[in-house]
Formats: sequence, structure tokens, C-alpha cells
Amino acid sequence: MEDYISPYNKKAKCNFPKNITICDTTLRDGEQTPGVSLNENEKLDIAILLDKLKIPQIEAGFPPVSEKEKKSIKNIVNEGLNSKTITLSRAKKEDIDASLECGVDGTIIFIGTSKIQLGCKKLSQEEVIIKSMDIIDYAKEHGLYVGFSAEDATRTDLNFLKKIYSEAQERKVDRVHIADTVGAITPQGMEYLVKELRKDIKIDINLHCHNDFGMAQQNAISGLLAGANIVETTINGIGERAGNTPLEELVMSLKVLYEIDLGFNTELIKEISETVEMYTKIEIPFNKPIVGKNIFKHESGIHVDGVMKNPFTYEPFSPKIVGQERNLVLGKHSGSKAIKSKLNQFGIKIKENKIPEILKIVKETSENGNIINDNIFKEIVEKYKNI
Ligand SMILES: CC(=O)SCCNC(=O)CCNC(=O)[C@H](O)C(C)(C)COP(=O)(O)OP(=O)(O)OC[C@H]1O[C@@H](n2cnc3c(N)ncnc32)[C@H](O)[C@@H]1OP(=O)(O)O
Ligand SMILES: O=C(O)CCC(=O)C(=O)O
Repeated sequence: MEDYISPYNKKAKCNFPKNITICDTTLRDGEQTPGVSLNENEKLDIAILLDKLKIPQIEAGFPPVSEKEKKSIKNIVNEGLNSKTITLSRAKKEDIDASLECGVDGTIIFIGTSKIQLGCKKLSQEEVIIKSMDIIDYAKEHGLYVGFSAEDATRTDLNFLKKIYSEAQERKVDRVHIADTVGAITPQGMEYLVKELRKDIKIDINLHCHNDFGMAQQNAISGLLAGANIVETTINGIGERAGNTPLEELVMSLKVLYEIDLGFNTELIKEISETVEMYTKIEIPFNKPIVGKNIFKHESGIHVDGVMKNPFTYEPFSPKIVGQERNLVLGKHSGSKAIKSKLNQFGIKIKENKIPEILKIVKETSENGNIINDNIFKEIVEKYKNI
């Protein structure tokens, strides 16, 4: 792997924690994408694929949403997956009861802690502490794995944040969440915040990063380097507004760029990405890192020539690793090697001196706004076959 990535990565000191893990929230925050509503079967299919991928924790849903939501969560629990199942809960006993009814392993209790959230909910800092600690105790007494999420943590007063997380730690929560609810922190801000919190917080720290400024993945990596050890992700990065840290981008950046292999079956990534695309009807952008249709597609002649000689000239890792395939296409930017390769692919014999003419037609066809698929290419070369 290391020949294909920059040697300078290793020169930079990267002290990741040893126990990094992923909790995938495609079925909860991902489903909160406006317009998305996954049915029971769809949720189960996605959960099964996440399990096959070996994702350790699946946030299966938010039980108070509806009876159908509860049923979907129960179905996932009943499937007996290896992945642990968790839910989201408000600081309300009825939400904990709903999670218990679903039979999940754990729940994340969230409550707004920033000034803007407190003002909107008309709660003081003390009231928020009392309310959340009561519910944490209740959930723990009932045997749940419990996470405590300070919603809007990244815009919350640091002393208050330390106080509420410390209280939660004393109540024996299993982890605290730094929720960057509106994607308002920078990677440097995240580093500072995690380091500050690590002075007091010794349990797992989970990062829930939103992508409003395209920083979700960087913020997650920065938080891990500063001492957090769990990241919440979604397939294709779906979720509220600009979405969450994309599972595929984080896992592959850790695996390829930082050489931290979390042991996932990454060759299933493309399949799960397409499944989520199909069920949510949220189309994957063609240039979406890792899973986009263009990620291993090459048209430019110099690139096609290079890739045919050695794929790593223009690819940082092999498409197979994520279940993708390499695709060489023809167009305005093609060169003669691409034409020859296509002719070889179809077993068509053409005289060498005709290649420049064919290339010229390919370029003109593309410049006239046409996609050159295999059939159009075969039509173009037809008349040269017997010359
Ligand atoms: C940052 C996040 O992603 S948080 C998760 C967001 N996800 C969702 O909202 C999931 C979909 N939501 C729903 O189906 C509905 O909103 C429900 C079923 C959860 C609640 O519906 P309703 O009871 O009708 O309440 P509604 O949505 O109108 O308002 C939210 C209520 O929850 C309260 N609330 C919000 N967060 C919390 C919390 N962490 N703990 C306790 N109460 C909370 C609000 O103050 C408000 O209460 P109010 O009615 O006393 O003013
Ligand atoms: O931290 C979490 O897992 C829940 C909070 C959340 O979804 C958010 O603040 O965006």
C-alpha cells in the first residue's frame, strides 16, 4: 500500500488512539435527510450490510418517531447481528422505555447544551444537568449501554461542557459524544476541544460531525488524533443538511492514507453505497470520493496510457478494495492508446495508420456533445475494418 501514497504522511507524527471504532448512524441521522423514509425491509437490508461490513455499532433509529420505526428497530435486533444496536433518546424516561421495548444494546441520550439550545428550550445549565443525569441513571439501571451526547457541544461553554461530561462520567455512562450539530468547528478547534476534554474525561469520546462546511471528515480525523476514539458515520455521508462524516471516506482514509486498518470488509463498500442510494433515492455525486462513478474512470489520453502501464500512476488504491471497477472511456480527451485498447477489447483489427483518423472522429463526436459508448465506437470503426 505504502508505495502508492505520499511518503510524507509517515513523516508527520500521527498519534491515533489504539481503540478506534465506528458507530454508523445511516439509519438514524442518515434517515433524517429531508424526504427520506426507509421502510422496515430497507432498514434491515442496510443493517445486514453494515454487519457484513463488520461495523461494530449500528444506530438503528429513534424509537419515539413512530410505531413503524420501533418495529424496524426490533426487526434489526431480532436479526441477531454481530454489530451492537443502539438508538437515540431524548432526556425523557419514555424514550428510554421505548428503547428498552425495542431490545437494543444501548442508547445515546442527547440534550442541547449551548446557549442557543438552552435559550430555545428555556432550561438553565443546572436544569439540563439534573434532567440528563436522571435519565442516564434510569437507562443505566435498566442495563443499557449508555452514551451521553451534548447536542451542539462545539458551541457550548467549555466549563459547562467539562462539568456535564464529568457528571455523566461519574454516573458511569459508557461514552460521551461531541456533537458538532451544525458543523461549526474547524479541525484545529476540534483538536483543542478534545485535548481540553481529555484532561477530565477518561471514558470513550465519540465524534458526531456534520458537514456544513465540508469539514466533517477532517474534524473526525483531527478529533481522533487529539484523543477521541469513536466516530459516527453515515453511508454516502447522508444526514441532516450537508450530512455527516461519510463512512466510506473515513474508513478508506484511515486504511490507505494513515495505514490504520479497522478490519472492515471494505470490498462491500460500493454495494452498500448503491443500496443506500437506491433506498433513499439520494443520488451519489459522480465525483464522490471512494464510491462515485468517476472515481476509477479515466478518459484523458495521458491518464489512460499511464493506467494501462501501471494503474497507480493515476489511482491511489485499487478499485477492488472497495468493490469498484476501473473503467476506461473514450471522448474529447482520448489518445491513440485508448483507441487501441478498445479495439483489442472488442477483438477488432484495424490498420495502425487508421488509428489517428479514428481518434479524430472520436474527439469530434465527443465535442459535438455525444457520449461515446461501446456501440457508438463500434459504429465509428466499422468502415475501417476492411481497409
Ligand atoms: C440533532 C438531532 O439530530 S436531534 C434528533 C432529531 N430527530 C428527530 O427529530 C426525529 C424525528 N422527530 C419526530 O418524529 C418528532 O419530532 C418526535 C416524535 C421526536 C417528537 O414530536 P413532538 O412530541 O410532537 O415534538 P416536536 O417535534 O414538535 O418538538 C420537539 C420537543 O422535544 C423537546 N426536546 C428536544 N430535544 C430534547 C431532548 N434532548 N430532551 C428532551 N426533550 C427534547 C423540545 O423541547 C420539544 O418539546 P416541547 O413540545 O415541550 O416544546
Ligand atoms: O451525538 C449524537 O449522536 C446525536 C446528536 C446529533 O445527532 C447532532 O447533534 O447532530
